[in-house]
Amino acid sequence: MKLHTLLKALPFAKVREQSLNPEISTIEQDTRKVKQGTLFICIEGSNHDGHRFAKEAEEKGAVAVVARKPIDVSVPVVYVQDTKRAMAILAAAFYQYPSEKLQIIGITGTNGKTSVSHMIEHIFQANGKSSGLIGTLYTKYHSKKHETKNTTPDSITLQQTFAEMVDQNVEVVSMEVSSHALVQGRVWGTEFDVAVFTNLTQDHLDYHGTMEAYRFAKGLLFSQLGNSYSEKKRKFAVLNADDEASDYFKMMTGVHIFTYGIDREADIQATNIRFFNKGTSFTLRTPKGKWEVKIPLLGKFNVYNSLAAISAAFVSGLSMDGIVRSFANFPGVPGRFELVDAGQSFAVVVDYAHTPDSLENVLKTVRSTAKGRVFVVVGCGGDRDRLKRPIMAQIACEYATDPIFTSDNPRSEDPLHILKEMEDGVKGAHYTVIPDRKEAIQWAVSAASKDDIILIAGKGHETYQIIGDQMIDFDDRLVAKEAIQNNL
Ligand SMILES: CC(=O)N[C@H]1[C@@H](OP(=O)(O)OP(=O)(O)OC[C@H]2O[C@@H](n3ccc(=O)[nH]c3=O)[C@H](O)[C@@H]2O)O[C@H](CO)[C@@H](O)[C@@H]1O[C@H](C)C(=O)N[C@@H](C)C(=O)N[C@H](CCC(=O)O)C(=O)O
Ligand SMILES: Nc1ncnc2c1ncn2[C@@H]1O[C@H](COP(=O)(O)OP(=O)(O)OP(=O)(O)O)[C@@H](O)[C@H]1O
Ligand SMILES: N[C@H](CCC[C@H](N)C(=O)O)C(=O)O
Ligand SMILES: [Mg+2]
Repeated sequence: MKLHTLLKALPFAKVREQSLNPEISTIEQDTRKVKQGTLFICIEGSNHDGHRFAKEAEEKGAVAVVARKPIDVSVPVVYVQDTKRAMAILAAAFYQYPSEKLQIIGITGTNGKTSVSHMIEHIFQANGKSSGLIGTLYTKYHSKKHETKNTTPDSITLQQTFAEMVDQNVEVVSMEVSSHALVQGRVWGTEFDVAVFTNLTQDHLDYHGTMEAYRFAKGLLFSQLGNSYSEKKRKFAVLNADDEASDYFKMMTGVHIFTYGIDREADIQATNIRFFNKGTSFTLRTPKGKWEVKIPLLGKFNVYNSLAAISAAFVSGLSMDGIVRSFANFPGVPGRFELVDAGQSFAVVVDYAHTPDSLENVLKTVRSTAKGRVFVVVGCGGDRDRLKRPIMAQIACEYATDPIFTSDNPRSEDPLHILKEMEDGVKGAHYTVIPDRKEAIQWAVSAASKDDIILIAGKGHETYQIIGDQMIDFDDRLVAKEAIQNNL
């Protein structure tokens, strides 16, 4: 596409070197990805000012640059007031507005986004629709997985991914939308059809500052749903009736509202919930009648997740019979309540709980099934919300008989300092501190016996540990398996 054709999307931009009209082969915001023919966009981020990389981009083959302030390059420069907004607009235009050609379901909330997005993808697939997934674990379509850097990709990567999905005849996209992405405009230019809210509890206060600002960030997904009731563009906000933040999100959008819940009256409601060893059953009350639902997952929180997924599929037009039937063979999600079985006499569960609320939920579930002791191996990530550390430690001590505090991803922080901040929340309680995560897991495995349960929390599917600026191989599931085998 020629630069001037692309720039029709930015009617008020000022272009230096108007006479040049290079062919644009790709758009990038990161010099590490620039190649011949790139339009490079300078972004002022939290670590770097992208304007400082403009020269390097030119040397690597950029044929034009989008900037907010003067830069010293000889290729055409497109001056705009807000390069991040320009990036989203240009990305959507360059890839020919792919989100308009897809049915897009966005999921936001503190916990459950990855779980719900997998359920939605599974339901559509099982009901004969070609569905794709974008989230923490990967981008996936046609059973092929592609690595992702962020839960929600930057606007260029996102629009490019949508375009690939359109090319590959994907019909429905189930995607996680993080609060960071909403604040940073990564989903500007994405036309969502359905926005789903799971829940709002404490996390990411390092980034958002207050719970109000965090809630506002999540609310942007609902305010960005558009303002049309036309049948072709009918939009839905799927809200959790049992979470009071839903009342706030209702005020942020004019679209149709569909609610789900357990405790409060809602459009669809789970009643008569029964928990078994390997799954959960409930009666689903809907506007179209009642259904018996069986999910191969444990915990009340997974009833909420399944209600969110059922609602999204239902408002998108799938039949309730088809939706309910598809849950029977839902395969679960890597690192979410994943059992490690190496022939041991006790249960080992690896789970991605890394917030106070998720840890409490998963520990309650573990405790309700445990006949013996409950071990929890848990740490808190470095360079992330510090306020959640003492609370997570308190929860570990409240619900587990044997809490073991260890390291998660310390990143640039001193692991012992993070542990100290956890311990500040549990003065006088009974717990063990083993800073090395592998040793902590080995210790729990050697101390557990028949009927006990070990919960290894916080890292779930992660296959690495970030210590300083090093990324070392580390997979809780493999470390646990090896420890069990060495102990048999
Ligand atoms: C704090 C934060 O959110 N940072 C995100 C942000 O980066 P940034 O704008 O601050 O980037 P920066 O490093 O200051 O660089 C500024 C500009 O210079 C460019 N640059 C930089 C270096 C270089 O050599 N060349 C170059 O061109 C960069 O590409 C960028 O355009 O924008 C980037 C592109 O979208 C993101 O990848 C990056 O996520 C970082 C890696 C991150 O860790 N983010 C986490 C906190 C996050 O976003 N998490 C949520 C999930 C949270 C949850 O729900 O649990 C997520 O969606 O992943
Ligand atoms: N609805 C829920 N309410 C509370 N906790 C939940 C819920 N669903 C899942 N969890 C817990 O939270 C953990 C993370 O779940 P999941 O990965 O689905 O959330 P997420 O919102 O995608 O997280 P992230 O923001 O890190 O991507 C799970 O391992 C489980 O312990
Ligand atoms: N998306 C979350 C993941 C946290 C996972 C946990 N293992 C940690 O490193 O804190 C974040 O980046 O805050
Ligand atoms: Mg996720």
